[in-house]
Amino acid sequence: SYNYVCPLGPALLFVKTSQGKEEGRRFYACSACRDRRDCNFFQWEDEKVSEARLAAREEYNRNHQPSFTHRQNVERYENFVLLPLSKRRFCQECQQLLLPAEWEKHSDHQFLCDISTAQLKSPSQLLYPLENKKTNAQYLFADRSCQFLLDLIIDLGFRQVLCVGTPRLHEKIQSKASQEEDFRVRSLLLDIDFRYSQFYTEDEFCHYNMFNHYFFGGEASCETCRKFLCQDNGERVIMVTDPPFGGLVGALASSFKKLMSMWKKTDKEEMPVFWIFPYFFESRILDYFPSFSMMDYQVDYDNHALYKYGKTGRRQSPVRIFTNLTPSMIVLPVEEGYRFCAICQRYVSSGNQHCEICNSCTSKDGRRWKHCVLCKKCVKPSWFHCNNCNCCALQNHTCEKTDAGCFVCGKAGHKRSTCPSLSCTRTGREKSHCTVFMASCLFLRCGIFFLFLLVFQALSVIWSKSPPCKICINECHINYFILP
Ligand SMILES: C[S@@+](CC[C@H](N)C(=O)[O-])C[C@H]1O[C@@H](n2cnc3c(N)ncnc32)[C@H](O)[C@@H]1O
Ligand SMILES: [Zn+2]
Ligand SMILES: [Zn+2]
Ligand SMILES: [Zn+2]
Ligand SMILES: [Zn+2]
Ligand SMILES: [Zn+2]
Repeated sequence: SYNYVCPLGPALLFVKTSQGKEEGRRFYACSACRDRRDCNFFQWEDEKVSEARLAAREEYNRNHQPSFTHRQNVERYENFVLLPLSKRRFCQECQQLLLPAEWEKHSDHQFLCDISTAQLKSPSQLLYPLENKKTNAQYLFADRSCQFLLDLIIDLGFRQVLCVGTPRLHEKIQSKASQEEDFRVRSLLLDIDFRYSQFYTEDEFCHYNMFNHYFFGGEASCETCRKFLCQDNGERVIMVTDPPFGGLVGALASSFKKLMSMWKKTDKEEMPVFWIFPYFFESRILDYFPSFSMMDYQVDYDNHALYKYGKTGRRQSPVRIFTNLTPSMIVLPVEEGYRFCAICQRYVSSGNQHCEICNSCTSKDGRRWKHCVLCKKCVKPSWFHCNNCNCCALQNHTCEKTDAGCFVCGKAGHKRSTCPSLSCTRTGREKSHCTVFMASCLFLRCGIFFLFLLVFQALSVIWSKSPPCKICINECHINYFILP
Protein backbone atom coordinates (compact mmCIF):
# COMPACT_ATOMS: atom_id res chain seq x y z
CA SER A 1 0.00 0.00 0.00
CA TYR A 2 1.07 3.57 -0.62
CA ASN A 3 1.14 6.55 1.65
CA TYR A 4 -0.40 9.02 -0.73
CA VAL A 5 -1.78 8.83 -4.23
CA CYS A 6 -2.39 11.57 -6.79
CA PRO A 7 -3.95 11.11 -10.24
CA LEU A 8 -0.56 9.90 -11.50
CA GLY A 9 -0.20 7.16 -8.90
CA PRO A 10 1.77 6.98 -5.67
CA ALA A 11 3.45 10.23 -4.67
CA LEU A 12 7.20 10.25 -4.02
CA LEU A 13 8.95 11.39 -0.90
CA PHE A 14 11.30 14.32 -1.46
CA VAL A 15 13.71 16.32 0.54
CA LYS A 16 15.53 19.45 -0.40
CA THR A 17 19.29 19.05 -0.46
CA SER A 18 22.06 21.54 -0.55
CA GLN A 19 25.63 20.49 -1.21
CA GLY A 20 24.62 16.88 -0.74
CA LYS A 21 23.11 17.51 2.68
CA GLU A 22 19.45 17.12 3.42
CA GLU A 23 17.76 20.31 4.46
CA GLY A 24 14.34 20.95 5.85
CA ARG A 25 11.14 19.00 6.05
CA ARG A 26 10.47 16.02 3.86
CA PHE A 27 7.39 16.09 1.71
CA TYR A 28 5.36 14.02 -0.70
CA ALA A 29 4.71 15.35 -4.18
CA CYS A 30 3.62 14.11 -7.57
CA SER A 31 6.06 11.62 -9.04
CA ALA A 32 5.81 12.91 -12.57
CA CYS A 33 4.94 16.60 -12.46
CA ARG A 34 7.63 19.00 -11.41
CA ASP A 35 5.28 21.90 -11.89
CA ARG A 36 2.63 22.51 -9.24
CA ARG A 37 0.31 23.82 -11.95
CA ASP A 38 0.13 20.36 -13.50
CA CYS A 39 -0.45 18.44 -10.32
CA ASN A 40 -0.78 20.28 -7.07
CA PHE A 41 -0.53 17.29 -4.78
CA PHE A 42 1.56 18.26 -1.79
CA GLN A 43 1.90 16.76 1.64
CA TRP A 44 4.43 17.29 4.44
CA GLU A 45 5.67 13.96 5.66
CA ASP A 46 5.02 14.79 9.32
CA GLU A 47 1.69 16.51 8.76
CA LYS A 48 -1.51 14.97 10.10
CA VAL A 49 -4.13 14.58 7.37
CA SER A 50 -7.78 14.75 8.22
CA GLU A 51 -10.26 12.13 7.01
CA ALA A 52 -12.07 14.87 5.14
CA ARG A 53 -8.94 15.81 3.24
CA LEU A 54 -8.24 12.20 2.34
CA ALA A 55 -11.79 11.78 1.09
CA ALA A 56 -11.54 14.97 -0.94
CA ARG A 57 -8.36 13.69 -2.53
CA GLU A 58 -9.95 10.38 -3.43
CA GLU A 59 -12.80 12.27 -5.01
CA TYR A 60 -10.33 14.45 -6.90
CA ASN A 61 -8.42 11.42 -8.16
CA ARG A 62 -11.65 9.81 -9.33
CA ASN A 63 -12.63 12.96 -11.21
CA HIS A 64 -9.26 13.11 -12.91
CA GLN A 65 -9.60 9.80 -14.68
CA PRO A 66 -9.65 9.81 -18.48
CA SER A 67 -13.15 9.98 -19.95
CA PHE A 68 -12.87 6.57 -21.59
CA THR A 69 -11.21 3.44 -20.25
CA HIS A 70 -8.60 1.62 -22.32
CA ARG A 71 -11.16 -1.09 -23.07
CA GLN A 72 -13.68 1.48 -24.27
CA ASN A 73 -11.04 3.09 -26.46
CA VAL A 74 -10.20 -0.27 -28.02
CA GLU A 75 -13.87 -0.84 -28.82
CA ARG A 76 -14.17 2.66 -30.26
CA TYR A 77 -11.16 1.96 -32.48
CA GLU A 78 -12.75 -1.25 -33.75
CA ASN A 79 -15.82 0.74 -34.74
CA PHE A 80 -13.74 3.54 -36.17
CA VAL A 81 -11.87 1.35 -38.66
CA LEU A 82 -15.19 0.02 -39.98
CA LEU A 83 -16.18 3.54 -41.04
CA PRO A 84 -15.69 4.69 -44.62
CA LEU A 85 -12.83 7.18 -45.00
CA SER A 86 -15.25 10.08 -45.32
CA LYS A 87 -16.57 9.45 -41.84
CA ARG A 88 -13.26 9.13 -40.05
CA ARG A 89 -12.57 12.24 -38.05
CA PHE A 90 -10.00 13.12 -35.45
CA CYS A 91 -10.61 16.03 -33.09
CA GLN A 92 -7.38 17.97 -32.75
CA GLU A 93 -8.51 19.81 -29.68
CA CYS A 94 -9.58 16.74 -27.74
CA GLN A 95 -6.90 14.57 -29.39
CA GLN A 96 -9.53 11.96 -29.95
CA LEU A 97 -10.87 9.77 -32.72
CA LEU A 98 -14.51 10.71 -33.24
CA LEU A 99 -17.41 8.42 -34.01
CA PRO A 100 -20.16 10.04 -36.12
CA ALA A 101 -22.53 10.29 -33.13
CA GLU A 102 -19.96 12.50 -31.40
CA TRP A 103 -19.40 15.01 -34.21
CA GLU A 104 -22.04 17.32 -32.86
CA LYS A 105 -20.30 17.71 -29.50
CA HIS A 106 -17.04 18.69 -31.23
CA SER A 107 -18.61 20.85 -33.91
CA ASP A 108 -16.70 23.98 -32.94
CA HIS A 109 -13.40 22.11 -32.56
CA GLN A 110 -10.69 21.80 -35.17
CA PHE A 111 -10.65 18.35 -36.66
CA LEU A 112 -8.91 16.27 -39.32
CA CYS A 113 -10.92 14.35 -41.93
CA ASP A 114 -10.38 11.18 -43.92
CA ILE A 115 -8.12 9.53 -41.37
CA SER A 116 -6.35 6.80 -43.33
CA THR A 117 -5.16 3.44 -42.10
CA ALA A 118 -1.61 4.72 -42.51
CA GLN A 119 -2.41 7.61 -40.17
CA LEU A 120 -3.90 5.24 -37.63
CA LYS A 121 -0.70 3.23 -37.79
CA SER A 122 1.43 6.24 -36.95
CA PRO A 123 -0.30 7.87 -33.99
CA SER A 124 2.87 9.74 -33.04
CA GLN A 125 2.36 11.78 -36.22
CA LEU A 126 -1.33 12.28 -35.64
CA LEU A 127 -1.15 13.30 -31.99
CA TYR A 128 0.63 16.52 -31.23
CA PRO A 129 3.74 16.03 -29.12
CA LEU A 130 3.13 17.06 -25.54
CA GLU A 131 5.63 19.81 -25.01
CA ASN A 132 5.03 20.75 -21.44
CA LYS A 133 8.69 21.13 -20.62
CA LYS A 134 8.47 20.21 -17.00
CA THR A 135 6.16 17.26 -17.15
CA ASN A 136 6.24 15.58 -20.43
CA ALA A 137 8.72 16.80 -22.95
CA GLN A 138 7.72 14.44 -25.73
CA TYR A 139 10.68 14.56 -28.02
CA LEU A 140 10.16 12.15 -30.87
CA PHE A 141 12.96 10.31 -32.62
CA ALA A 142 13.98 11.54 -36.02
CA ASP A 143 13.41 8.70 -38.47
CA ARG A 144 17.15 8.31 -38.94
CA SER A 145 17.61 7.53 -35.26
CA CYS A 146 14.51 5.39 -34.97
CA GLN A 147 15.58 3.28 -37.95
CA PHE A 148 19.08 2.98 -36.52
CA LEU A 149 17.70 1.70 -33.21
CA LEU A 150 15.43 -0.82 -34.88
CA ASP A 151 18.19 -2.10 -37.19
CA LEU A 152 20.49 -2.44 -34.21
CA ILE A 153 17.86 -4.35 -32.23
CA ILE A 154 17.26 -6.70 -35.15
CA ASP A 155 20.98 -7.21 -35.83
CA LEU A 156 21.51 -8.07 -32.17
CA GLY A 157 18.84 -10.75 -32.52
CA PHE A 158 16.19 -9.36 -30.19
CA ARG A 159 12.57 -10.34 -30.73
CA GLN A 160 10.69 -8.69 -27.88
CA VAL A 161 11.09 -4.96 -27.38
CA LEU A 162 9.68 -3.35 -24.25
CA CYS A 163 9.25 0.27 -25.29
CA VAL A 164 9.17 2.43 -22.17
CA GLY A 165 8.36 5.97 -23.28
CA THR A 166 9.36 5.24 -26.87
CA PRO A 167 6.07 5.44 -28.82
CA ARG A 168 7.75 6.07 -32.12
CA LEU A 169 9.90 2.96 -31.93
CA HIS A 170 6.84 0.95 -30.89
CA GLU A 171 4.91 2.35 -33.80
CA LYS A 172 7.65 1.41 -36.25
CA ILE A 173 7.74 -2.14 -34.96
CA GLN A 174 3.95 -2.48 -34.91
CA SER A 175 3.47 -1.27 -38.45
CA LYS A 176 6.29 -3.46 -39.79
CA ALA A 177 4.82 -6.46 -37.98
CA SER A 178 1.43 -5.84 -39.55
CA GLN A 179 2.87 -5.37 -43.03
CA GLU A 180 5.71 -7.86 -43.35
CA GLU A 181 4.92 -11.48 -42.75
CA ASP A 182 8.43 -12.58 -41.90
CA PHE A 183 9.05 -9.72 -39.49
CA ARG A 184 9.33 -11.41 -36.11
CA VAL A 185 9.90 -8.53 -33.72
CA ARG A 186 7.14 -7.71 -31.24
CA SER A 187 6.76 -4.77 -28.93
CA LEU A 188 4.83 -3.49 -25.94
CA LEU A 189 4.56 0.23 -25.21
CA LEU A 190 4.60 1.52 -21.65
CA ASP A 191 3.84 5.23 -21.54
CA ILE A 192 2.07 7.83 -19.43
CA ASP A 193 0.42 9.34 -22.47
CA PHE A 194 -3.02 7.79 -22.40
CA ARG A 195 -3.90 9.11 -25.86
CA TYR A 196 -2.09 6.04 -27.22
CA SER A 197 -4.78 3.77 -25.75
CA GLN A 198 -6.95 4.84 -28.68
CA PHE A 199 -4.65 3.08 -31.12
CA TYR A 200 -3.36 0.02 -29.29
CA THR A 201 -4.97 -2.92 -27.51
CA GLU A 202 -4.23 -3.88 -23.91
CA ASP A 203 -1.57 -6.28 -25.23
CA GLU A 204 0.20 -3.51 -27.11
CA PHE A 205 0.02 -0.60 -24.69
CA CYS A 206 0.09 -0.24 -20.90
CA HIS A 207 -0.65 3.09 -19.29
CA TYR A 208 2.40 3.36 -17.05
CA ASN A 209 4.26 5.92 -14.95
CA MET A 210 8.00 5.30 -15.05
CA PHE A 211 8.76 7.53 -12.07
CA ASN A 212 6.88 5.34 -9.61
CA HIS A 213 6.53 2.07 -11.53
CA TYR A 214 2.78 2.45 -11.53
CA PHE A 215 0.48 0.56 -13.89
CA PHE A 216 -2.71 2.59 -14.17
CA GLY A 217 -4.51 -0.52 -15.46
CA GLY A 218 -3.75 -2.36 -12.23
CA GLU A 219 -2.72 -5.98 -11.81
CA ALA A 220 -3.99 -7.06 -15.24
CA SER A 221 -1.84 -4.48 -16.96
CA CYS A 222 1.21 -5.38 -14.89
CA GLU A 223 0.60 -9.01 -15.77
CA THR A 224 0.52 -8.16 -19.49
CA CYS A 225 3.96 -6.65 -19.08
CA ARG A 226 5.28 -9.60 -17.10
CA LYS A 227 3.97 -12.05 -19.71
CA PHE A 228 5.54 -10.02 -22.48
CA LEU A 229 8.92 -10.10 -20.75
CA CYS A 230 8.76 -13.79 -19.93
CA GLN A 231 7.50 -15.27 -23.20
CA ASP A 232 9.95 -17.66 -24.86
CA ASN A 233 11.68 -17.95 -21.51
CA GLY A 234 12.60 -14.29 -21.62
CA GLU A 235 15.07 -14.95 -24.41
CA ARG A 236 15.82 -12.11 -26.79
CA VAL A 237 14.07 -9.43 -24.78
CA ILE A 238 15.35 -5.87 -24.68
CA MET A 239 13.97 -2.78 -22.98
CA VAL A 240 14.36 0.54 -24.75
CA THR A 241 13.57 3.65 -22.77
CA ASP A 242 13.80 7.35 -23.50
CA PRO A 243 12.52 9.16 -20.41
CA PRO A 244 11.91 12.88 -20.13
CA PHE A 245 15.25 14.46 -19.30
CA GLY A 246 14.08 16.41 -16.31
CA GLY A 247 16.14 14.45 -13.88
CA LEU A 248 14.98 12.18 -11.08
CA VAL A 249 17.43 9.57 -12.32
CA GLY A 250 17.02 7.76 -9.02
CA ALA A 251 13.27 7.37 -9.45
CA LEU A 252 13.70 6.15 -13.02
CA ALA A 253 16.43 3.72 -12.02
CA SER A 254 14.28 2.27 -9.28
CA SER A 255 11.40 1.67 -11.73
CA PHE A 256 13.69 0.17 -14.34
CA LYS A 257 15.12 -2.19 -11.73
CA LYS A 258 11.59 -3.31 -10.97
CA LEU A 259 10.86 -3.91 -14.66
CA MET A 260 14.15 -5.76 -14.98
CA SER A 261 13.29 -7.93 -12.00
CA MET A 262 9.99 -8.91 -13.62
CA TRP A 263 12.14 -10.51 -16.31
CA LYS A 264 14.91 -11.75 -14.04
CA LYS A 265 15.96 -15.28 -14.84
CA THR A 266 18.99 -15.66 -12.61
CA ASP A 267 20.82 -13.37 -10.22
CA LYS A 268 23.73 -13.00 -12.60
CA GLU A 269 21.90 -12.08 -15.75
CA GLU A 270 20.50 -8.65 -16.36
CA MET A 271 17.78 -7.90 -18.85
CA PRO A 272 19.35 -6.04 -21.80
CA VAL A 273 18.53 -2.34 -21.74
CA PHE A 274 18.97 0.73 -23.92
CA TRP A 275 18.46 3.79 -21.77
CA ILE A 276 18.49 6.89 -23.94
CA PHE A 277 19.57 9.95 -21.98
CA PRO A 278 21.91 12.98 -22.18
CA TYR A 279 25.60 12.29 -21.66
CA PHE A 280 25.89 14.61 -18.67
CA PHE A 281 23.84 12.15 -16.67
CA GLU A 282 26.48 9.47 -17.21
CA SER A 283 27.79 9.38 -13.68
CA ARG A 284 24.27 9.43 -12.21
CA ILE A 285 23.22 6.48 -14.34
CA LEU A 286 26.40 4.56 -13.55
CA ASP A 287 25.76 5.14 -9.84
CA TYR A 288 22.60 3.08 -10.17
CA PHE A 289 23.72 0.75 -12.97
CA PRO A 290 27.45 0.08 -12.76
CA SER A 291 27.14 -2.48 -15.55
CA PHE A 292 26.06 0.19 -18.04
CA SER A 293 28.28 2.03 -20.46
CA MET A 294 27.62 5.02 -22.62
CA MET A 295 27.74 4.76 -26.40
CA ASP A 296 28.89 7.64 -28.59
CA TYR A 297 25.86 7.48 -30.90
CA GLN A 298 24.04 10.82 -30.97
CA VAL A 299 20.28 10.38 -30.89
CA ASP A 300 18.37 12.90 -33.00
CA TYR A 301 14.87 14.21 -32.51
CA ASP A 302 12.27 15.60 -34.89
CA ASN A 303 10.76 18.25 -32.71
CA HIS A 304 13.65 19.37 -30.58
CA ALA A 305 15.02 22.64 -31.91
CA LEU A 306 18.41 22.02 -30.39
CA TYR A 307 18.98 18.39 -31.14
CA LYS A 308 17.78 17.74 -34.60
CA TYR A 309 19.61 17.47 -37.84
CA GLY A 310 19.48 21.09 -38.98
CA LYS A 311 19.36 22.38 -42.53
CA THR A 312 22.92 23.51 -42.05
CA GLY A 313 24.01 19.95 -41.49
CA ARG A 314 24.71 18.01 -38.40
CA ARG A 315 24.01 19.57 -35.06
CA GLN A 316 25.44 17.96 -32.02
CA SER A 317 22.93 16.11 -29.89
CA PRO A 318 23.86 15.46 -26.26
CA VAL A 319 21.60 12.41 -26.10
CA ARG A 320 23.25 9.00 -25.94
CA ILE A 321 22.48 5.31 -25.50
CA PHE A 322 23.40 3.73 -22.17
CA THR A 323 23.47 -0.04 -22.24
CA ASN A 324 24.45 -3.12 -20.28
CA LEU A 325 25.31 -4.96 -23.50
CA THR A 326 28.96 -5.41 -24.42
CA PRO A 327 29.98 -2.11 -26.07
CA SER A 328 31.76 -3.83 -28.97
CA MET A 329 28.42 -5.31 -30.03
CA ILE A 330 26.90 -1.88 -30.59
CA VAL A 331 27.92 -1.17 -34.17
CA LEU A 332 27.59 2.52 -35.03
CA PRO A 333 27.12 3.72 -38.62
CA VAL A 334 30.45 4.32 -40.34
CA GLU A 335 28.65 6.51 -42.92
CA GLU A 336 27.98 8.97 -40.12
CA GLY A 337 31.61 9.09 -39.13
CA TYR A 338 31.70 6.63 -36.26
CA ARG A 339 34.76 4.38 -36.15
CA PHE A 340 35.84 1.40 -34.11
CA CYS A 341 38.57 1.95 -31.50
CA ALA A 342 40.42 -1.33 -31.20
CA ILE A 343 41.86 -0.43 -27.80
CA CYS A 344 38.58 0.69 -26.23
CA GLN A 345 36.72 -2.07 -28.06
CA ARG A 346 33.83 0.17 -28.98
CA TYR A 347 32.61 2.49 -31.70
CA VAL A 348 33.34 6.16 -31.11
CA SER A 349 32.55 9.53 -32.75
CA SER A 350 34.86 10.68 -35.49
CA GLY A 351 36.11 13.53 -33.29
CA ASN A 352 36.73 11.29 -30.31
CA GLN A 353 40.50 10.72 -30.25
CA HIS A 354 42.03 7.95 -28.21
CA CYS A 355 44.06 9.62 -25.42
CA GLU A 356 47.35 7.81 -24.80
CA ILE A 357 47.56 9.02 -21.21
CA CYS A 358 44.00 8.19 -20.16
CA ASN A 359 44.17 5.14 -22.40
CA SER A 360 40.63 5.67 -23.56
CA CYS A 361 38.55 7.61 -26.05
CA THR A 362 37.57 10.32 -23.62
CA SER A 363 35.31 12.75 -25.47
CA LYS A 364 31.73 12.80 -24.23
CA ASP A 365 30.27 15.36 -26.60
CA GLY A 366 31.79 14.26 -29.90
CA ARG A 367 34.35 17.09 -30.06
CA ARG A 368 38.02 16.38 -29.66
CA TRP A 369 38.96 16.74 -25.98
CA LYS A 370 42.41 17.65 -24.70
CA HIS A 371 44.39 16.12 -21.91
CA CYS A 372 45.24 18.28 -18.87
CA VAL A 373 48.30 16.98 -17.04
CA LEU A 374 47.40 18.87 -13.87
CA CYS A 375 43.85 17.48 -13.73
CA LYS A 376 45.17 14.13 -14.92
CA LYS A 377 42.25 13.75 -17.28
CA CYS A 378 40.86 14.89 -20.59
CA VAL A 379 38.67 17.99 -20.63
CA LYS A 380 36.44 19.88 -23.07
CA PRO A 381 38.36 21.77 -25.78
CA SER A 382 36.97 25.09 -24.52
CA TRP A 383 38.34 24.62 -21.00
CA PHE A 384 41.57 25.90 -19.49
CA HIS A 385 43.31 24.99 -16.31
CA CYS A 386 42.54 27.55 -13.60
CA ASN A 387 45.14 27.73 -10.87
CA ASN A 388 42.68 29.37 -8.51
CA CYS A 389 40.15 26.57 -8.68
CA ASN A 390 42.80 23.96 -9.23
CA CYS A 391 40.85 22.40 -12.04
CA CYS A 392 39.89 23.02 -15.62
CA ALA A 393 36.97 25.31 -16.41
CA LEU A 394 35.71 27.81 -18.97
CA GLN A 395 38.01 30.81 -19.39
CA ASN A 396 35.42 33.30 -18.12
CA HIS A 397 34.18 31.29 -15.16
CA THR A 398 33.88 32.82 -11.71
CA CYS A 399 36.35 31.14 -9.43
CA GLU A 400 34.66 29.25 -6.66
CA LYS A 401 37.10 29.85 -3.89
CA THR A 402 37.51 33.62 -4.09
CA ASP A 403 35.00 35.65 -2.13
CA ALA A 404 32.43 37.07 -4.50
CA GLY A 405 32.47 40.28 -2.42
CA CYS A 406 29.82 42.72 -1.37
CA PHE A 407 26.84 43.19 -3.65
CA VAL A 408 26.96 46.96 -3.18
CA CYS A 409 30.59 48.03 -3.18
CA GLY A 410 32.19 44.91 -4.54
CA LYS A 411 34.81 44.78 -1.79
CA ALA A 412 35.54 41.52 -0.12
CA GLY A 413 35.10 40.78 3.57
CA HIS A 414 31.51 41.80 4.12
CA LYS A 415 28.04 41.34 2.70
CA ARG A 416 25.52 43.87 1.39
CA SER A 417 23.73 44.13 4.74
CA THR A 418 26.88 45.26 6.55
CA CYS A 419 28.36 47.38 3.79
CA PRO A 420 30.04 50.47 5.34
CA SER A 421 29.17 52.59 2.33
CA LEU A 422 25.49 52.05 2.97
CA SER A 423 24.60 51.51 6.54
CA CYS A 424 24.21 54.08 9.22
CA THR A 425 26.72 52.77 11.67
CA ARG A 426 25.89 52.66 15.26
CA THR A 427 28.99 54.12 16.79
CA GLY A 428 28.32 57.19 18.91
CA ARG A 429 30.47 59.66 17.03
CA GLU A 430 28.80 58.95 13.74
CA LYS A 431 25.31 59.28 15.20
CA SER A 432 25.57 63.06 15.01
CA HIS A 433 25.26 63.21 11.28
CA CYS A 434 22.99 60.27 11.25
CA THR A 435 19.79 62.00 10.11
CA VAL A 436 21.42 63.40 7.00
CA PHE A 437 23.08 60.13 6.40
CA MET A 438 19.83 58.27 7.01
CA ALA A 439 18.11 60.24 4.29
CA SER A 440 20.81 59.62 1.73
CA CYS A 441 21.00 56.10 2.97
CA LEU A 442 17.29 55.58 2.34
CA PHE A 443 17.61 57.20 -1.05
CA LEU A 444 20.48 54.93 -1.91
CA ARG A 445 18.66 51.88 -0.66
CA CYS A 446 15.59 52.68 -2.73
CA GLY A 447 17.80 53.32 -5.73
CA ILE A 448 19.54 50.04 -5.32
CA PHE A 449 16.27 48.26 -4.75
CA PHE A 450 14.89 49.56 -8.03
CA LEU A 451 18.10 48.82 -9.83
CA PHE A 452 17.89 45.31 -8.50
CA LEU A 453 14.29 45.02 -9.69
CA LEU A 454 15.28 46.24 -13.13
CA VAL A 455 18.16 43.82 -13.42
CA PHE A 456 15.92 41.03 -12.20
CA GLN A 457 13.28 41.88 -14.79
CA ALA A 458 15.85 42.06 -17.55
CA LEU A 459 17.29 38.75 -16.50
CA SER A 460 13.93 37.04 -16.38
CA VAL A 461 13.23 38.29 -19.91
CA ILE A 462 16.57 36.93 -21.06
CA TRP A 463 15.99 33.65 -19.27
CA SER A 464 12.56 33.14 -20.69
CA LYS A 465 13.90 33.66 -24.20
CA SER A 466 17.13 31.76 -23.96
CA PRO A 467 17.24 28.12 -24.98
CA PRO A 468 16.65 25.61 -22.21
CA CYS A 469 19.43 24.71 -19.86
CA LYS A 470 22.14 22.81 -21.71
CA ILE A 471 22.76 20.61 -18.74
CA CYS A 472 19.35 19.24 -18.09
CA ILE A 473 17.60 20.44 -21.26
CA ASN A 474 14.26 21.34 -19.81
CA GLU A 475 14.33 21.50 -16.11
CA CYS A 476 16.98 23.34 -14.24
CA HIS A 477 18.93 21.98 -11.39
CA ILE A 478 16.64 19.87 -9.35
CA ASN A 479 17.86 20.01 -5.81
CA TYR A 480 15.62 17.30 -4.56
CA PHE A 481 16.67 13.94 -3.42
CA ILE A 482 14.43 10.93 -3.36
CA LEU A 483 14.63 8.71 -0.40
CA PRO A 484 14.72 5.00 -1.07
C1 LIG B 1 11.55 12.22 -24.51
S1 LIG B 1 10.05 11.44 -25.05
C2 LIG B 1 10.68 10.05 -25.89
C3 LIG B 1 9.96 9.68 -27.15
C4 LIG B 1 10.81 8.81 -28.05
N1 LIG B 1 11.99 9.55 -28.43
C5 LIG B 1 10.08 8.35 -29.27
O1 LIG B 1 10.17 9.03 -30.30
O2 LIG B 1 9.43 7.30 -29.26
C6 LIG B 1 9.46 10.80 -23.51
C7 LIG B 1 8.34 9.79 -23.60
O3 LIG B 1 8.08 9.30 -22.30
C8 LIG B 1 6.71 9.49 -21.99
N2 LIG B 1 6.64 9.84 -20.56
C9 LIG B 1 6.82 11.05 -19.99
N3 LIG B 1 6.68 10.97 -18.66
C10 LIG B 1 6.43 9.68 -18.39
C11 LIG B 1 6.18 8.96 -17.19
N4 LIG B 1 6.18 9.56 -16.01
N5 LIG B 1 5.95 7.64 -17.28
C12 LIG B 1 5.92 7.02 -18.48
N6 LIG B 1 6.14 7.64 -19.64
C13 LIG B 1 6.39 8.95 -19.60
C14 LIG B 1 6.22 10.57 -22.90
O4 LIG B 1 4.83 10.46 -23.12
C15 LIG B 1 7.06 10.34 -24.13
O5 LIG B 1 6.44 9.41 -24.98
ZN1 LIG C 1 -13.19 17.98 -29.56
ZN1 LIG D 1 39.95 4.43 -27.64
ZN1 LIG E 1 43.48 12.11 -21.40
ZN1 LIG F 1 43.18 21.11 -15.66
ZN1 LIG G 1 38.76 29.52 -11.18
